[in-house]
Amino acid sequence: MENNNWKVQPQDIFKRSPIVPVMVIHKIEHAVPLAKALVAGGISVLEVTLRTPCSLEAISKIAKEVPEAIVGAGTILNESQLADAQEAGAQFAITPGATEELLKAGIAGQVPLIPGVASISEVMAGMSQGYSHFKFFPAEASGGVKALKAFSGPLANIRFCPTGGITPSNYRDYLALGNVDCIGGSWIAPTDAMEIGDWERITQLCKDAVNGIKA
Ligand SMILES: O=C(O)C(=O)C[C@H](O)[C@H](O)COP(=O)(O)O
Repeated sequence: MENNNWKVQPQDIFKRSPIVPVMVIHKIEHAVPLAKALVAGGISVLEVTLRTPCSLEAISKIAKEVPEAIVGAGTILNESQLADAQEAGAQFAITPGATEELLKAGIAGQVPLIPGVASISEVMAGMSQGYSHFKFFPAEASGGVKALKAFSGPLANIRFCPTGGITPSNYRDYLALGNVDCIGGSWIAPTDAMEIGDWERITQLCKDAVNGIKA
């Protein structure tokens, strides 16, 4: 089902990059080099968490200066953060969990909202508002691959982006599932590499992860 308010559809985002880096940007000067390093490594859907004071500015800068990427806002907890993210230029919004208020605001918003869910009931609450694409969070702690396999029976047309506890050693297991298009993870944008400006290491982490899917 398409949402006509949304400038892009969540399926376009889910299908565009199998790996979505979860970015925690502490210094605004890191935003653009980090985004460029990720894009150079073959990853073009980026989630900037709203966990740091410069996160909205980071989204604006990436949206303007790295047009090859689609940049979204993560850690959206309420309607006002959703509005701020849209204003900053976020092209999608992604949340760790969902409230009815947020689900309603997301449907009426201009960019796709990917609600966080950890149970079938939460998926059903989202479905009742028109959602079909969800973040499964925290993936490993909420049953991981086994839970998603179980979800695929009753929730036949629902797509997931598992995030939380995804690592280079388990991401392929998630991507092999029929109801998963992409996974999210922070390992691909490590803070220590950002701090010393080691953008090459970040590009290499992306390349390794992308090549690992094909292998
Ligand atoms: O901030 C948010 O919106 C979140 O939902 C949390 C992040 O997606 C996870 O913390 C990433 O998990 P790791 O890859 O295990 O570090």
